[in-house]
Amino acid sequence: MGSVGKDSAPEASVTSLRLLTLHREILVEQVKNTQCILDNLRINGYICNEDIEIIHRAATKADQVRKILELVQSKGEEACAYFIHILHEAYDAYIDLRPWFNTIQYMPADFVREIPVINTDPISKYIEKLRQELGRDTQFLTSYSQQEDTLLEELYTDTQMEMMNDKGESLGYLENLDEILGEQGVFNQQAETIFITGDAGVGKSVLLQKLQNLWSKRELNTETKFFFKFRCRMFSAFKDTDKISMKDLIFKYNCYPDGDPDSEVFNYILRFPQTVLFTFDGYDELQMDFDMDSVPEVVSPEESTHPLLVLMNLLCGKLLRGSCKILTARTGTDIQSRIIQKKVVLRGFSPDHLKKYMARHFPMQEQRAVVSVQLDASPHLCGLCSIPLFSWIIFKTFKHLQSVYDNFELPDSCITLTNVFLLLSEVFLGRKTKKQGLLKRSMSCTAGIFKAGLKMLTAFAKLALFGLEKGSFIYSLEEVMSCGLNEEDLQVGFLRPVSHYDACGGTTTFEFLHLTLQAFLAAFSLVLDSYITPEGILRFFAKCEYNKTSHLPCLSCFGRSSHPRDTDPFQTNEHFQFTNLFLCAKHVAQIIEECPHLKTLK
Ligand SMILES: Nc1ncnc2c1ncn2[C@@H]1O[C@H](COP(=O)(O)OP(=O)(O)OP(=O)(O)O)[C@@H](O)[C@H]1O
Repeated sequence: MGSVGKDSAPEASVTSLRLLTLHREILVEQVKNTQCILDNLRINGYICNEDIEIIHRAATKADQVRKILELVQSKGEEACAYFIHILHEAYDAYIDLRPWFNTIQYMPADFVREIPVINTDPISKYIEKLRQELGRDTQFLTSYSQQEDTLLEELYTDTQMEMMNDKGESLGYLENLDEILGEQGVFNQQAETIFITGDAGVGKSVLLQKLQNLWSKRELNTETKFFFKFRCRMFSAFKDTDKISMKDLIFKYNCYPDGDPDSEVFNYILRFPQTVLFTFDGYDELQMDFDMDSVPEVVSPEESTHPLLVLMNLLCGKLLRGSCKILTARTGTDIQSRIIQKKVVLRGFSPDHLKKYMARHFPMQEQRAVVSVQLDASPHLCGLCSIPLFSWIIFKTFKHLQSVYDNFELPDSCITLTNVFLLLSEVFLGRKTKKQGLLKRSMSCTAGIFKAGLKMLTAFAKLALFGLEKGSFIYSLEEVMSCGLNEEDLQVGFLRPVSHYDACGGTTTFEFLHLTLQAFLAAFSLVLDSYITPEGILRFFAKCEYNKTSHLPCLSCFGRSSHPRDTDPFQTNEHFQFTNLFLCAKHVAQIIEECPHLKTLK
């Protein structure tokens, strides 16, 4: 027989049957989902299909619950005990009964514990679906080439996460990822957005990916039940006339609840916003014309408005107040401080992190020692490697080039990003030319590879410049092809497919592996194309005000310090600045002579 309550509890000796009579009112009032109860009672033989039919004939939910209570009570103590157990185990479906369970100090009898409860309520099913989808989407790190996806788990390495207060003073370093969501470093209790910032390639997106992946495996220490991820730039892809409600935005760009005719999932989200976590990646990629102060208020979660307004109202806490938001952006991006609850600055790999990361790339001790010696010999290279993106490129190219040339060594002089991207291009082009057998053995040297791959490189460079000029970083297949590339070229590695949720329609679209690579190739195009005049090149410098200070991570390579600054020297068109800097690295002498305001570069 099931017993409910413990010795000291007021209900200690009360049977389950009696408990249902005593608390009938609260149960009728609080039990909203009858399907989960009926499913479990039927599966375990306490009721039959005919019983279910009768219950379904009741006009209202409350009447259905009354009928179920009568039915299980007529079946005896065991059925009543199991009924209560279902309410207890299907946690989210009967969340309103938690205080009741505390009141009765619920302790299931042993026999009841052994009967399984399948959670068929839409909320639990939706949470499970979210976890599965997020787990699947975040399993791999976008890689070097499309054939070579790497498991996130195999390559992810911690980076330095520094907390800052609102005045930009350091509050120390976070020790683990759970602490991002914790109380440490919170300087504005009214705000709800955790702001993560850092230089290009420092690992902001990968950090979010790791958080999402941990959550999908229930390994993130949080009460969060719903995790919705967005990339900010998808909000710029909507037309001015597009409208969407918060509800549709969440479900359409993550996943839909199945079998939820009464909108239980969304109602739950509205009732318990503190169980929702959003991540918005790349605020710097957002193109918008209005400022946050004048954002029209959208208070209704079902009201349709422009998607950008939904985003802004979420970030401000005007919509779904109480939910947690993590927003990432590159260093220097202007965000209103009143919406920031705490600020974490990513500082890249420490020397110890770099060692761990190296060990993941080079598991063989011998190989690792060779790379280590080369890194130790070149402080510039080491400095560059503190940015995960660049260390990834350097290690990958090193591995590849070492397999091609005997005793390949990384350049030991002051290595620049230009060197790094040239190495990467060499690897990508080498792969294609090798595949086509275009290179004779004697030609498989750097010059030979570039010569054989020039047509393809020129095409990618043209595409990069085309995108930069039109301010778009996502390409359709037609745009890719119009620059002289074919489908096979897509496999080389310069481009990667964009995830399906980027609001760009149904067909596959592409982006460059990284914005800095696109900027490099655009600079390459300007230099390669004999039809582009010096004036054409200078146009790029006019696109943005160059500020004397800069936050670029690679500036040590350009002879500048890389300490963070208060101001954003690049405003919103950082990609142009990257292109300019690549151009400067090659043409600084000529260009400075022709353009007086660039003398500040000296
Ligand atoms: N913690 C990490 N562990 C291992 N690799 C990492 C890590 N962080 C970043 N990387 C590598 O660096 C690359 C760039 O990282 P990511 O895209 O997260 O940078 P980001 O800061 O978001 O850059 P951006 O501001 O340009 O969007 C990743 O594709 C990955 O290869």
